[in-house]
Amino acid sequence: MSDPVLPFDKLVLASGNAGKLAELQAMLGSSVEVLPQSQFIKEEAEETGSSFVENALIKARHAARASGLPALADDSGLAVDALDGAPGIHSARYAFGGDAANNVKLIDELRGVEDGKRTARFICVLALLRHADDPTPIICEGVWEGRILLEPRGTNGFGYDPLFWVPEAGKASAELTAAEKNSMSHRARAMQLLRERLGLR
Ligand SMILES: O=P(O)(O)OP(=O)(O)OP(=O)(O)OC[C@H]1O[C@@H](n2cnc3c(O)ncnc32)[C@H](O)[C@@H]1O
Ligand SMILES: [Mg+2]
Repeated sequence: MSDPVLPFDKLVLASGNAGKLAELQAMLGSSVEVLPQSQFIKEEAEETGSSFVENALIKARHAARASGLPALADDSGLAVDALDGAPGIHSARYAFGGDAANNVKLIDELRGVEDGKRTARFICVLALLRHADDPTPIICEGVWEGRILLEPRGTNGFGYDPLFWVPEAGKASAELTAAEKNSMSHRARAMQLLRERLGLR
């Protein structure tokens, strides 16, 4: 089937995370020309919201304003039940030292927590603004249920992928191929909803 017509043919991906950018780009395929925000933006938006939705909107608006183009942002994170939903919207800056430090901190925080109580989920909110002042942004959310491992496994993906056990795959997220992760992740689910909203298949 040929790609249906989008209301625009170009959009800016409002993310500075290389792992996310690769996944979003792969999921969008050739349906639209995707430009990285680095082409337009010197300083990244400050994520001052108290929810994934608010932060996704802040990032998309910042990129739409800088580029004059439609913008798609992704705000995502990991919510761990035993930590009352932390690191949540603070996932990127949990240990203030990047992915490796975040994973060390998560292992430490969950030390001694038994297997059945290590449940967690990845959440992804995508926000699409047709232009910076768009009063009706399209917001789509995806959730991916799993468990936090005792030790890292696998080297694929990014962020908390080595610590996220995916029961439906019987593997850690970082042991999945890019194609496998992109078929089942929180980001994939949010993107599927976005495609439906835009009339893409
Ligand atoms: O804001 P942008 O520029 O998009 O990049 P970021 O890395 O700061 O992104 P977020 O603010 O949305 O923070 C999300 C963090 O949650 C984690 N995360 C989100 N999706 C993930 C995934 O698919 N696999 C592993 N970790 C993920 C990872 O640590 C991210 O840095
Ligand atoms: Mg961020």
